[in-house]
Amino acid sequence: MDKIRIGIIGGSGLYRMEGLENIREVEIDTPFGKPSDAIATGTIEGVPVAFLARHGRSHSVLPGGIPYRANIWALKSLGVDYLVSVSAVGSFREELAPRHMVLPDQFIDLTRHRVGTFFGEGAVAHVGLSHPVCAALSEVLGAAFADCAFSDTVLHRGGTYVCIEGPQFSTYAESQLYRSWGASVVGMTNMPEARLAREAEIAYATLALVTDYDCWHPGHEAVTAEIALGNLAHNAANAQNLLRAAIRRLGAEAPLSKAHSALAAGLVTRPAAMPAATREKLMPLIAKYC
Ligand SMILES: CSC[C@H]1O[C@H](OP(=O)(O)O)[C@H](O)[C@@H]1O
Ligand SMILES: Nc1ncnc2[nH]cnc12
Repeated sequence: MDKIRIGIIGGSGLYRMEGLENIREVEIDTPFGKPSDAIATGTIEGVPVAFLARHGRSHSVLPGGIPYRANIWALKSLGVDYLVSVSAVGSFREELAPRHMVLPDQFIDLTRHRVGTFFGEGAVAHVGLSHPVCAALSEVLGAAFADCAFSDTVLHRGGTYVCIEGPQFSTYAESQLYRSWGASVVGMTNMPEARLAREAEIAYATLALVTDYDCWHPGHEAVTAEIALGNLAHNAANAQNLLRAAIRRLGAEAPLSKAHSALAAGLVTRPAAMPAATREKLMPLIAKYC
């Protein structure tokens, strides 16, 4: 199969990639289990793309139950080295209003029950995560937003995404706490996704779609799934247009990313010193260091 360099993970409300042509659905079994769903591969204006619905196409997988390692491993095995995550988020700031878009550049990981690494079992790596979002990829998303000239949404660049375990939304006290930290938005899925993408040397950026003001805002009722998905439905067409513009740009520009060499300074155990079974499991990630 041809190398597919661009991957899209669609979150809540974004279960397929519009405009995808020459579609082939691929079921990939990974050493870390099955991905959330079949991956739809195809082309957008001739550019190869892989699309995966994070919660499954029928939205049947909880944030804490997402097979994050299988998802990233499967995308990596197809050749993906740019990954755009589309995610519904609650907002902690008045100016980040429902139906706006945000390009977060930082994460605070408050998840508790998720495996956050591919390594272990005789293989050690410590990749840098100081800048978990690829600035070059995020820049492409920003430029794609400008290409689209939307009249009904606004893009905010930068901000910190707090990742909670869920599946419940936050308490009022938690929401106030995260606001006091200066965080911008909240969601339940971008960690450990971003960590694993970095270990897999995949450039990662999030297109966050604001759906609500969580539960801190005196003028808005506390978030419910119904409110979040209702607002997302209004922004889904814009998100699809933006993604197509970004894919067009990525196909032409393929920007350099530090993420693409994250293991060069991060891989501690030489592949030759790893147990054979571990080396085999990690092969799509470490092949170039073998
Ligand atoms: C349906 S609202 C809560 C749900 O939406 C977000 O998912 P995703 O990041 O995949 O768009 C949030 O993290 C929760 O999983
Ligand atoms: N307020 C919120 N908290 C967590 N995840 C969300 N996804 C959408 N809105 C959210």
